[in-house]
Amino acid sequence: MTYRGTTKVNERGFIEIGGVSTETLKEAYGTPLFVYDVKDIRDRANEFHDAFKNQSVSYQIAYASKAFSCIAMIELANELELSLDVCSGGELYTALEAGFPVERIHFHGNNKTPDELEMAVTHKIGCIVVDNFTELSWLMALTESSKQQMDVLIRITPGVEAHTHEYISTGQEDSKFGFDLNSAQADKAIDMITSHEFLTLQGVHSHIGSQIFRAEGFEEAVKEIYASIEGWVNKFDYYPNVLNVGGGFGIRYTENDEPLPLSTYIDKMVEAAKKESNRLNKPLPEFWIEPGRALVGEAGTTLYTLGTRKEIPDVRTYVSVDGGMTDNIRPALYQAEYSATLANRAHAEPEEVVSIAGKCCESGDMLIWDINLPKIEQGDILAVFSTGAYGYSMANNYNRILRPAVVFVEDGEHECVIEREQFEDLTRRENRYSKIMLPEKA
Ligand SMILES: Cc1ncc(COP(=O)(O)O)c(C=O)c1O
Ligand SMILES: N[C@@H](CCCC[NH3+])C(=O)O
Repeated sequence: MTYRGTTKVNERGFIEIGGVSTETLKEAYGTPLFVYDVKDIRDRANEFHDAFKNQSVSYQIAYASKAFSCIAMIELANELELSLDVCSGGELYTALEAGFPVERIHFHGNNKTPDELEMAVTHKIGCIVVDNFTELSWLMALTESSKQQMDVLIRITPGVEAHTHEYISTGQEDSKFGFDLNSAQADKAIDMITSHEFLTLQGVHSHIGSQIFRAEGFEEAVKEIYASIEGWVNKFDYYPNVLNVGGGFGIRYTENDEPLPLSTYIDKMVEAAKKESNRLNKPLPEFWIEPGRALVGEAGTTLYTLGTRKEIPDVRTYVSVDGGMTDNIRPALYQAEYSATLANRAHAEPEEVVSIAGKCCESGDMLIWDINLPKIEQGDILAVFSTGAYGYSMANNYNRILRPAVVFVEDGEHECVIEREQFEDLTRRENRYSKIMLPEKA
């Protein structure tokens, strides 16, 4: 197996990440445990920066914090000179708590509530990516009553089908996100915003989907957006300052995934945009992207302890871990596939094919089907790779299972950035119901 980033096998046969052995991590924090290789996140951010610098364009890389948000991660994003995409009051709150510079925060979402919009306006964040007419009318009223200026982008659906799971594909016409191009909704929105006293239309946004391995979809989206821009130039004399093409850059979950170098996506998109701008005899707008998975996905590894075993002769052997769809719902939701290794005997030869089950009361709670592993013993540590995006952030308490701890590792050191949930956390916000009348004890 080829390991990612700083992950390697140490002299005792244990997987180590960031110079810290998984043996140490299990002892210090228990399992399940999310481990982030911080250097890998730094390297990925720098790869994006370098790609843009090579193209000599003005740009912003907004980390899509939905992929994994917590104070430490947001602080790291700030240190790495990223901007930040938030898409709920909770993500915005976390960014504010982390002290992220408000002017680099961009607010997304197909149903931002009036309260969330007010929060964004009050904190004077960088921009709001307006998604629909309802939101636009709320935002207009809000900025009028507070007499506050707000920069906006409009999100459009370019009608491009990304080749990915349909649940994570968003650029197609039939989508809940953004203004439709074909029915001239985007034109109407532009007209409304550009003629509004307190809103400034900085540009246009599109996001075609997630876990995309081909640059063509992005190039196609750029062309579609420019076809619309041409119309806006002619109709309203409007040309955007900002072109935001969203995120969605694919990563390696298993050996079957072959992601493109990040620079390939950037080069292709920027070149397509340069060509289109030249065609219209206009300057290239500032180029924005919003990667989530590509920044943090492969940096994350989940450590589990292997527990029970069920052998069904001539059918399958199930081995269960102490987590499952509560810390990684992606296999159940998108049939996502992962690779894994026995972290405490990483050099041992594969000997048996087993399927890794979670501990929830759901047959669909499977993490990996039919994986070849060394002979498993109870108590072995299983390391599941590339769990850094949409793992912890989609974690839940089904079956009242506790959310794992999250640890950052770097240069041989480890720090807990999210504590493991405790049983008390489960009932902390609960009240007894006052109308309960317990039967008298005999
Ligand atoms: C608007 C928007 N931007 C950025 C992202 C980040 O996507 P990814 O994590 O695939 O880069 C998403 C999620 O798909 C999104 O909906
Ligand atoms: N949560 C999804 C991606 C959706 C991204 C947000 N639009 C995943 O795990 O792949």
